Amino acid sequence: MADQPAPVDVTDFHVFDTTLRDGAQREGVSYSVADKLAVARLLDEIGVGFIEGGWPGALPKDTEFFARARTELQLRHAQLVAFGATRKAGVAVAEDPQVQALLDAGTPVVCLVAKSDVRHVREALRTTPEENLAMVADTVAHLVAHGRRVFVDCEHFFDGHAADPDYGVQVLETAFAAGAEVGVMCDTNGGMLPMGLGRVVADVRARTSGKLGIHCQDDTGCAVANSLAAVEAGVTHVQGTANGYGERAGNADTFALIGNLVTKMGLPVVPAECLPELKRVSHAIAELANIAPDDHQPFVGASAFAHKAGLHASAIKVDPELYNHLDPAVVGNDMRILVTEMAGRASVELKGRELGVDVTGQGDAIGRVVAQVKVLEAEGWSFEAADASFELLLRAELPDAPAPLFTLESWRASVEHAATGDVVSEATVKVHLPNPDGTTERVISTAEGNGPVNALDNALRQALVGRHPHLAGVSLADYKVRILGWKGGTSATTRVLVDTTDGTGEWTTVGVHDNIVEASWRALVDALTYAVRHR
Ligand SMILES: CC(=O)SCCNC(=O)CCNC(=O)[C@H](O)C(C)(C)COP(=O)(O)OP(=O)(O)OC[C@H]1O[C@@H](n2cnc3c(N)ncnc32)[C@H](O)[C@@H]1OP(=O)(O)O
Ligand SMILES: CC(=O)C(=O)O
Repeated sequence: MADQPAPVDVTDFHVFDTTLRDGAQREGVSYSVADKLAVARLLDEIGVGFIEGGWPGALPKDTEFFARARTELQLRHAQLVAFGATRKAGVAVAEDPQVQALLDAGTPVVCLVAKSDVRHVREALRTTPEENLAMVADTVAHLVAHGRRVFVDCEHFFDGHAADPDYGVQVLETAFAAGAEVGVMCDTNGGMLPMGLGRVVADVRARTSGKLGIHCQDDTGCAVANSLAAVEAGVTHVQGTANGYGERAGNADTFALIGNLVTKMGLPVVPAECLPELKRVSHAIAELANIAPDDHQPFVGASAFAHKAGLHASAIKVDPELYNHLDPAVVGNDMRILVTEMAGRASVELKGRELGVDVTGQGDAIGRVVAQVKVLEAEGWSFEAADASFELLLRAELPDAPAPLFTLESWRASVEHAATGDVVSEATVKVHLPNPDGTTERVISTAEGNGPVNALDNALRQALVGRHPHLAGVSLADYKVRILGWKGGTSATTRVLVDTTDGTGEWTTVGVHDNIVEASWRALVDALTYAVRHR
C-alpha cells in the first residue's frame, strides 16, 4: 500500500497566472507588447506568485515581451515565467531552438508543456512513450542546469489517467527526478467534474513525491470548482487566468480562485493587502483585453453584491451578512441595492441611504415610492440602471421636496432634410421659470442640433443656463434606446437611458413613452434637474 501523503504546508500555496499565455488563446484577444507589460503589472498588484508571460520563440511578440520585461518590468510579488514545450522527438535538447529560446527569455522560471497521455504521445507527437519520457527528462535537466526553476504542465493528464493510470505518474516522477519543482496536472480538454478530478488527484498524490499543481479549462463550467477540489485533494500550485479568459470556454478565473482560496479555504495565497485590489484589477485587465467586464462575475462583477429582491433587502437592512456570502469590501467590491418592481419598503430605505437621501420616519412616502415604482416598471420604466431618476422620484415624495426647475408650456422638435442632402434638427421649448417672489418668467428658447434630441437638449439648456450657470459644463455622455414591445405598425413603447456628465461625475436618467422624442425629453429633464440639484 502507498505511503500516506505528507501534510501540506499552507505557506507553500501559490497562484500561477497564465492570462498572458493561455488567456491570450481566447478567441478575439490580441495583446500588444505594451498591453502585455501592463497586464503583468496589474497581475503583480494582486500578489500572484507567478506570471506566465507567453511562449518565447513561438510568437515574436512574446519574445519581445520577455526582452522588454527585463528592463521595463519591476515585479514586487510575482516571478516571471516563460512557457514552452519539451524538446522535439529525436532532437538533442541543446540543438532545439525552442528550448534555447526559453533560456534566452531570461526568466527565473520556465513552465514546460509535456505530453502525459499515451494516446497523444503516439498520435500527436508520433513517438514512443519512452522517447517522450526522455524528452521530459532532458529538457527539465537542461533548463535546471542553466539555473532555471522548472514547472511541468502535464497536458491531458486526466484523460491519460483514465486510459492508463500509471503513465502520467511516470511523467511526473521523471520530471521531479530531473529537477522539476512542480508537476501540474492539466485538464486540457476541460471535461472533468470535481468529484472525479478530486479522486484522481488524491490517487496521484499518494503515488508521487513532488509538489503538485492543477490547471483547469472550463469546458464543463467547473474549472474553478475542479481547481478547488484539487486543492482539497492536495495540490499546492493553482493555475488560472484573469476573468477566466482562455482557449474555448476559458480557464479557471484567477479572481474567483483567489477569492475562494483565501476567504473560504483559509489559504493565504496572496498578501492580505492585495485582496481589495481584485475588482479594480479585473476591470482594468478587461479594458486592456477589450472585453466588456462581466457584471455577474463572482467576487468582482458589478452585480456580484447587487440585491434586487425586496425580501433580500429587508434582511440586509437588519444585517448585510444575512444575504452576502462575504463583505464585498474584502475584494474591493461594493454592495448595491436595486430598486425595481421587485422592491419592497426596505429596498427603498436602503437605496435612499446609498444615495444620501434621509428617509428616516418617512413610512408613508416610502410606501408611495414602492407603489409608484411597481406601476412605472409595469409601463416599461426601469430604475435599476437609472439611480438619478430614482433619486428625483424619491425626493419628490418627501415633505421637503424641492420645486421643479420649470413648468413646461410646450416643446416642439423638427427634422429637416434639405435639397442639399443636409439633415438639420431644430427645437423650441417654452417654459416658465419660478421667481423668488412666487411669479414666473416665461422663456422661449430655440436651438439647432444634429438630431431632435440634441436640439431639444440644447434648447432646454439654453433656457435654463441663465438661472443655473453650472449647466454650461454639463453634457450628454451616452444615449441608449430600447424598444420594449411593438403595438402594431411602427408603434411601440420606447425606453431611453441618458448618461450625463459634468466632468467630475456621471449619472443616468430614464424616460419612457410611445414617442421616442418624448421619452428622450423626460430623461433629459431628469438629467438637467439632477445636475442642478447636485451642483
Ligand atoms: C494545451 C495548450 O494550450 S499548450 C499551448 C499551445 N499554444 C500554442 O500552440 C500557441 C503557440 N504555437 C505556435 O506558435 C506553433 O504551434 C508552434 C511554433 C509552437 C509550433 O509550430 P509548428 O512548428 O509549425 O508546428 P505545429 O503547430 O504544426 O505542430 C506542433 C509541433 O510540436 C510538436 N509538439 C506538440 N506538443 C509537444 C510537446 N509537448 N513537446 C514537444 N513537441 C511537441 C508536435 O509533434 C508538432 O511537431 P512536428 O512539427 O514535428 O509534427
Ligand atoms: C498547458 C495547458 O494549457 C493545458 O494543458 O490546457
